[in-house]
This record gives sequence, C-alpha cells and structure tokens, in this order.
Amino acid sequence: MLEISHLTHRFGSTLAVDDLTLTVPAGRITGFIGHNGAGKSTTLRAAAGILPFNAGAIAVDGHDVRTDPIAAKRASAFLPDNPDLYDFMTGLDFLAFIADLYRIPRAERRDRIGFYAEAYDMTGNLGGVIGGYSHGMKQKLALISAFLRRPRLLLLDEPFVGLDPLASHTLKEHLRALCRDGGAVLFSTHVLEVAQTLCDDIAIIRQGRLVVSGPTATVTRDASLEDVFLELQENAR
Ligand SMILES: Nc1ncnc2c1ncn2[C@@H]1O[C@H](COP(=O)(O)OP(=O)(O)OP(=O)(O)O)[C@@H](O)[C@H]1O
Repeated sequence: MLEISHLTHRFGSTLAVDDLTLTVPAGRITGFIGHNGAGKSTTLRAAAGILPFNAGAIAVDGHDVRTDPIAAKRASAFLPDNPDLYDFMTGLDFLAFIADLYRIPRAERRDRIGFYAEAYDMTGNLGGVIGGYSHGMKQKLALISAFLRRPRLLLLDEPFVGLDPLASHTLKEHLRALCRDGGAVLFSTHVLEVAQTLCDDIAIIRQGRLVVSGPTATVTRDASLEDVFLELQENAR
C-alpha cells in the first residue's frame, strides 16, 4: 500500500532522512518508532505528499506521490501531531468542507460523521467553533475528518498523544477495522508498549536511517535490538 524507496531529505545541513526504504503492506498496522529528531515526521510528511523531498521515490496504492500527486493524496489521509484546523469554523462546517473537497455523497457523509462523532464523543461539540476546542477535541475532529474519507492508507504522527484512554481505545479499534477492510496504517510513536500491542509490523528509525523493520514479534525478539529498545525507552522516560 505504501512503498518508500531510498527516501533522502535534508533541511539545510541536517540530513533528516537518509536512504530510507520501507514497505507498509495492505491489511497491516505498522508502528514507526524512533527518538526525537530521528526523521519520523519528515518521512510521514513526504509520504503524505506535503514535503517535496530531495531524492528517492514514494508510491501510495501504486500512485507515485511526485508524478501522480492527486491520486496519491486521494488514497491517503495524514494526521500531523498538531493538527492545524480552521479556528473560525465549527466542527461540522469543517467536516462538511472536507466531505465537499473529497466529493463524499451526502447520505454517506451524514452516516459517517454521525458514526465517528458518536465514537469519539464529539456529537455535542460539532456545533461549536474549533477555536474553542481543547487540544484533544481538535485531534478527535482531525481523526473524524480522516476516517470520513475512508482512506486506503492512514498516516498518523503521534496519534495517541493527547487522547484520553477511551478515545485511544476507540482509535485502536478503528485502525484495526481499516486494516480488516484492506487498508494500511503507518503511525509514529515513542511508546513501545503501544507499538508492541497494536502493530503487526514495527520499523525503527535512528538518525534518519532505518535500523530494522519486520513483524512485531520478530523485531522485538531480536537480541541485537535490545540496545535500540533500551535507548528508546530511556528517551520515552
Ligand atoms: N522544517 C525544518 N527545518 C529544519 N530542520 C528540520 C525541519 N523539520 C525537521 N527538521 C530536522 O530534521 C530532523 C528530523 O526531524 P523529524 O521532525 O522528522 O523527527 P521526528 O522523528 O519526527 O522527531 P519527533 O519525535 O521529535 O517529532 C531533526 O534533526 C529536525 O531538527
């Protein structure tokens, strides 16, 4: 579903991502783990088609993000760690705007908004302006807008930070459901426990380079990775 080949990107003299190759298959949740500044957000933004990267190639559901950007963006939804939404709009206006943008038929949008708003306990808040939302409420609205689109690929940057335990639980269920329906998920996290319990696959990035990727059980069992895990755990603390 997502094919990243030899992705390389620099910000000035900082080599943020260095020759990274990673595949996220359909039907699987992949956890993208690394310490602060490892290159996770840069990779996710490149995959989402919002960061013009220096070298390499990325395809989403077979669509090259550089040569076929509209099809690639249509197939994926990206949630940044700090969603920048339109403060002057109500939550409902924002969702209607996204539904218009992605041409979601009226009956479907009503059903999906109703379903996801209920699931994230946002039904009573959608009439309020986004500027008055808490950080967690903004995050939930961004999640609803992503699920509303039924993306094939979901790219999430630290999605569990700021969510209450119930919303975190709901999100995990929705990620699993998206994969059951043939979609794929790539999300970044510092929390190893979340990755270990939720992910089918884990990819570890350090200083812009992919250290390892593969099925969670294999990656976490590999003794040579103990150092990487310890380092990440220290970082998380
Ligand atoms: N817009 C930017 N301008 C300059 N340097 C940047 C920019 N964005 C990221 N970087 C640098 O690129 C490197 C990778 O950053 P990135 O945000 O991808 O890491 P990350 O793994 O997502 O980190 P975190 O877990 O802290 O979010 C870091 O050295 C960072 O300082």
